[in-house]
Amino acid sequence: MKEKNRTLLRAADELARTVDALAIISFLNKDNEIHLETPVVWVRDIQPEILRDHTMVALVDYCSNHIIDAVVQYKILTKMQSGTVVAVFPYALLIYDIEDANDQFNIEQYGDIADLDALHSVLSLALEIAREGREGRAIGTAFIIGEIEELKRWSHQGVLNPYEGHPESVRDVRVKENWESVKEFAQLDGVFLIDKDGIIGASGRYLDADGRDVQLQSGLGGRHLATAAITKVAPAIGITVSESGGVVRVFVAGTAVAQIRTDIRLSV
Ligand SMILES: Nc1ncnc2c1ncn2[C@@H]1O[C@H](COP(=O)(O)OP(=O)(O)OP(=O)(O)O)[C@@H](O)[C@H]1O
Repeated sequence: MKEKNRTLLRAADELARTVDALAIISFLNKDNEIHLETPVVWVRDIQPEILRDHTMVALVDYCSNHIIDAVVQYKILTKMQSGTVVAVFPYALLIYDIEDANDQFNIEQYGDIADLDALHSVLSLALEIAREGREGRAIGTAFIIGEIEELKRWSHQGVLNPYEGHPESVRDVRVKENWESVKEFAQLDGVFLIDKDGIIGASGRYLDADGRDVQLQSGLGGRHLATAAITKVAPAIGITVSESGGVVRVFVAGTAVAQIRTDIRLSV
């Protein structure tokens, strides 16, 4: 198995160099000893071996779905917007243009609502929270990004705001050192309000926007409804982490514009 995988990875490396790919996205077991010229992103936590007895059609279907899910995360984590990657599966090599994942989700579209760096940071942080949880248990939360005073009009403080009175430097979500405290406060009831530049205004905030005419996929509850609702009444982006299921969703203008699986994990 190891030798077969290495043959595939070497072939992927050659192909990647031919098409000038940004990276190889590998769905094979991580191999720390192989040295390739192209950077490799290892995707963990899926089980492609379950495909062994499937038909060619099922295999292609599986590979294309997984590459889209992986590329959506790859773009969030690397901030790459265009270029080619080569995906390696146990039975297939695939050349994929990362712009093709834009149909799924394209963060660049929302640069008028918030700073793109801030959006990238909040999404990366949301993915981490969804994957890691806290002290062994899953946590759910939401981040609402927009004009703070406007967002405050549609929400109220549920618990004391832990960010009150702190300097911007410790409230900046673009600074990774600040993520630890966000993860801590994500365990509180309520959501985070973040300004357009990525400065956290409040957490523990309860959303009051009326969700009655918001259409949501069935199974989603109060947190998702309230997040969708505030993005309908205010120019804002809502990013939810679901406690039940670990999915990260992005809401704009009252609808879910992206649904990101977090059982696929990338080590970039
Ligand atoms: N309007 C709201 N504003 C802020 N937080 C809310 C609001 N409604 C619910 N929540 C929070 O979401 C938590 C989960 O509620 P619920 O299960 O109804 O939501 P959900 O959308 O199904 O989310 P999850 O998938 O994370 O369970 C509640 O315990 C509460 O902390």
